[in-house]
Amino acid sequence: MVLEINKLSKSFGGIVALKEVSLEVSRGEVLAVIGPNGSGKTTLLNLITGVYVPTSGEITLGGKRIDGHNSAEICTSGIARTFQNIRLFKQLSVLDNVLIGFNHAFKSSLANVLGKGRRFREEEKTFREDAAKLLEVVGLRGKENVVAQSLPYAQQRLLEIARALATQPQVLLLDEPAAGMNSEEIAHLIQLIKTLRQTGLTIILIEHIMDLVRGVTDRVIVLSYGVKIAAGSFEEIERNQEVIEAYLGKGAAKTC
Ligand SMILES: Nc1ncnc2c1ncn2[C@@H]1O[C@H](COP(=O)(O)OP(=O)(O)OP(=O)(O)O)[C@@H](O)[C@H]1O
Repeated sequence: MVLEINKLSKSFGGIVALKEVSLEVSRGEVLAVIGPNGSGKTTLLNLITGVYVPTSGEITLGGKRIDGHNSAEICTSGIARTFQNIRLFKQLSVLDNVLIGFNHAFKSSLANVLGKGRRFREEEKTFREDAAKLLEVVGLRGKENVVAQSLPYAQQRLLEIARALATQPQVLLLDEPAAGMNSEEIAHLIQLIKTLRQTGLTIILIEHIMDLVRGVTDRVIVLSYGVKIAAGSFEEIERNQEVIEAYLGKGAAKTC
């Protein structure tokens, strides 16, 4: 297993946002985490990426405990994410946004960077080439010099993915990547996720748009009020009565 989560809980004062959630994902697997609003999906991502410290439970990446580590350490250990609310350097170019993702990989000394020494220039050239390749992978080739904020919304989401990939993660966490996308853009995203999975990347996806979940996931887990209420294939989840009730409410579920 690449990532294992064991009985993870998080409380905020009296609110239990996540209660003893366990899951595991293997190399090249795409796992979707779904659930109604407020069910704990973002809290789970924030725990995995070190934004929050768990109240209890364990997170291991490649067999090593990472719970309690800070976000920078977790990123360096191989977990990258995109955000529900896009977080780009909006005034910078598309290419520069991806180059920032390579930040941790620069080996030049500070003096070399400031003086733009030979080592720095060589490294920068390699990273520029790698960044251009990543832009090609996500479908943003030719947009290198465009200012990030002038990209259409869906392309800004793709740029976030390219930036996350620049950190060379083993696990990529996507927080509602299809939000605001039309059906053509979702089809492109499905293709991209399939391509990334073939490279061995492990992906955890939080998503409300079921076309995307159906299109790319191997397994789905469902959260409701912070508790994992179901796990299985999309087809199994779709038929699960408890899941239908969690989404629609008990009365509505009976009429389905
Ligand atoms: N920082 C926080 N402080 C207090 N309560 C929080 C905090 N973060 C989340 N919560 C609470 O924890 C619960 C789970 O929230 P969370 O944002 O994880 O749900 P979600 O499934 O991601 O929802 P959505 O689909 O609307 O994004 C909610 O009751 C929320 O109000």
